Amino acid sequence: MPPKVVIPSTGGGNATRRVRTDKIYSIISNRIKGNEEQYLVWWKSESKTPPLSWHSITELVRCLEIVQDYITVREKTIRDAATLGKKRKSPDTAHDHEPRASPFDHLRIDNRWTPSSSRSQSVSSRSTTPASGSNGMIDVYNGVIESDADGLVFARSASGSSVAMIDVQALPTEEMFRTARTSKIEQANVLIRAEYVRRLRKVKGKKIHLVNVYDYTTPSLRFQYIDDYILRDGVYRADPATQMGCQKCSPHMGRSIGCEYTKKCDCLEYAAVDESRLTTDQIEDYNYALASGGSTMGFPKKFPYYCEGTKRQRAGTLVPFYLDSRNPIYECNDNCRCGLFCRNKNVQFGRQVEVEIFKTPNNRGWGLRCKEALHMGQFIDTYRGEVITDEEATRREEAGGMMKASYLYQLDKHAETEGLTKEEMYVVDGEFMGGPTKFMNHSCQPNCRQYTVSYNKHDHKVYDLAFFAIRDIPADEELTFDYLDKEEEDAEEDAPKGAVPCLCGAAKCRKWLWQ
Ligand SMILES: C[S@@+](CC[C@H](N)C(=O)[O-])C[C@H]1O[C@@H](n2cnc3c(N)ncnc32)[C@H](O)[C@@H]1O
Repeated sequence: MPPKVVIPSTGGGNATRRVRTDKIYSIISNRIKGNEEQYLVWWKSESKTPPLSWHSITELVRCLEIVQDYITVREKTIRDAATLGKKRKSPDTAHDHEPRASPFDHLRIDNRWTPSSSRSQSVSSRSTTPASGSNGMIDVYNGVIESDADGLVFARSASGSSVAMIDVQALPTEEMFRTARTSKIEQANVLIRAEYVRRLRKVKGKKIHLVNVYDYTTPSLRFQYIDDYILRDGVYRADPATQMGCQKCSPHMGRSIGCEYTKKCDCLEYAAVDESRLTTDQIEDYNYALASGGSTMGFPKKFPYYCEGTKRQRAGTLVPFYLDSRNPIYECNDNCRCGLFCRNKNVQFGRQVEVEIFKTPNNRGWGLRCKEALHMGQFIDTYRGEVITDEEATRREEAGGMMKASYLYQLDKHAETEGLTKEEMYVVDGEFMGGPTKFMNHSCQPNCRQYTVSYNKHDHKVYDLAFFAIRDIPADEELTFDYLDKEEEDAEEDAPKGAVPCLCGAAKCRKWLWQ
């Protein structure tokens, strides 16, 4: 006799029972019972014959990540089965993500949905060696999954040779597959969407909306919204003592308030010099400073943002010099003397516009847009994520392939000036933790660009990546940026190795996401 299967109970009546995420190994099937969507839970267990039980979707509201994982694989399997045999790949595959290693791996399911062709050996005579239980018996179910009086489902022990034996490793059965494929998953999709929206409401700053008029999918619940970087092992910011802030400035100096009087502002020491404002006397000193690598403190600097006195809608937007150049933006910080209302503080206050995550119509997954019109130079949001070492980034990239590349941003702005090696530079990984800018897609003719923003001129390794509009953008136009951010290049006719076809639709599309 195989070992008796024990169904864990969370106690209480069915109505109040909630399955706990940390107890589940995976979900392996679904069905409709009465009017109820039910999912077959594979419990975590040391045993080779882990307990299984059917649960209504309402009992699974605390494990919707796992339900979503299951649904994602189920949908992909159904799609793949439908396209099986077709020579051409479905355009959908451009955005299909294989499960990748994530910080949530301890929660990740070993989803057992595979195309049905590989399922034909679901009876116990599978060619692989059957697993043995602790008592040396072969671990099999007899193929009978039954409900008890509480609606919990269990596998009945083998009873007689006439009952087909099922290898537990081969569950779900063919019959379960057939049922699962045709059973509705609407209630689960509604709850998953509601949970995602609930989490969006908790994100700091202006509202983030979610819109999908194409299908029932929701972005992954495994993504965690954060409003600052999370520094992982081996990553350090510069000593806070180096973040002195400007000491000679005051809230009421210069033309307006704060640091527009750029000659004095320490924070702007490394900002680009405004050569048009140099006096004849200064030009020689400036050239000398340039040649010797000396400080340019005391020379007039390019101030990053439009200040008062400009058109109202322009105030606070990035000036053309910074928009067009790759110069870093140095903002003032909390230690500065210029005060809270300094015009050189902008990105640090976070997103000031409502954004909308929406499902794109042409197989680019989710995208981001803004509910209101944006002005050229307007700040949108920063890119957040885990900051990891180069070594860790390589490890994650190797595990994740080319798709992973689109979530990794190397903090290499100061590499050349500071002589940083590749190994010394940090990388931001926004795949599993970050903000809504994670959803910004690539375009070869984008309307946004990513800029370096620093609050500590002495920290060359950790700084913000901030998105600004590079032209006026009407409300509801998708926000995009160039993942390569290179000067214009010719489109390559042949696919480079590992290239992903670009679907941006721009007239000057380079055809591939990575080259
Ligand atoms: C940083 S993510 C952007 C958000 C993504 N659309 C999503 O749903 O999570 C980058 C991924 O989006 C897709 N993508 C972005 N821009 C694309 C484009 N122009 N053409 C095709 N796929 C694109 C690719 O799958 C890429 O790996």
